[in-house]
Amino acid sequence: MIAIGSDHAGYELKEELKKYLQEKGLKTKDLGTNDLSSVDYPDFGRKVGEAVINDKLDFGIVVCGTGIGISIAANKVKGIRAALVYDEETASLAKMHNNANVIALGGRKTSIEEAKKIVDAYLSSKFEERHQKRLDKISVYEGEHHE
Ligand SMILES: O=C[C@H](O)[C@H](O)[C@H](O)COP(=O)(O)O
Repeated sequence: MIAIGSDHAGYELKEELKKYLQEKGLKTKDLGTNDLSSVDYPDFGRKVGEAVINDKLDFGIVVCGTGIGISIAANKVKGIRAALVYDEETASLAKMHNNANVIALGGRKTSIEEAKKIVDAYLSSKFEERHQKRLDKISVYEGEHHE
């Protein structure tokens, strides 16, 4: 199950990605927003982050105008490693090196077609265990240990 959420600026891309994931047979949990009216990205970054941790979901996708604000917000949830990804390579590396459990996209910066490729790159990449000790340092710093 993939948690997905956005503010108004990411709403259209969020909807498109949700459809795309469902077409691939993947289950999504949509945490809003549900239309184009102006909302605050921290509320949705937090909701997605908390769903990933508390409901033990596979990962999350967050979208705001740039992807910056909502990634900052998601990263405040303990155990979240949210990565702002802007091409296929950064999406792959976010998984391979950082085991990112949330990826953030910019609805005003990344096209729908590019965003689909970015999500595919993340989905098809595998975490490389040699990086675990670095993630452990982040967990220790955060005050608790996550796998
Ligand atoms: O990092 C923040 C996001 O890009 C927001 O989506 C953006 O700041 C929203 O801007 P506005 O309220 O002007 O639509």
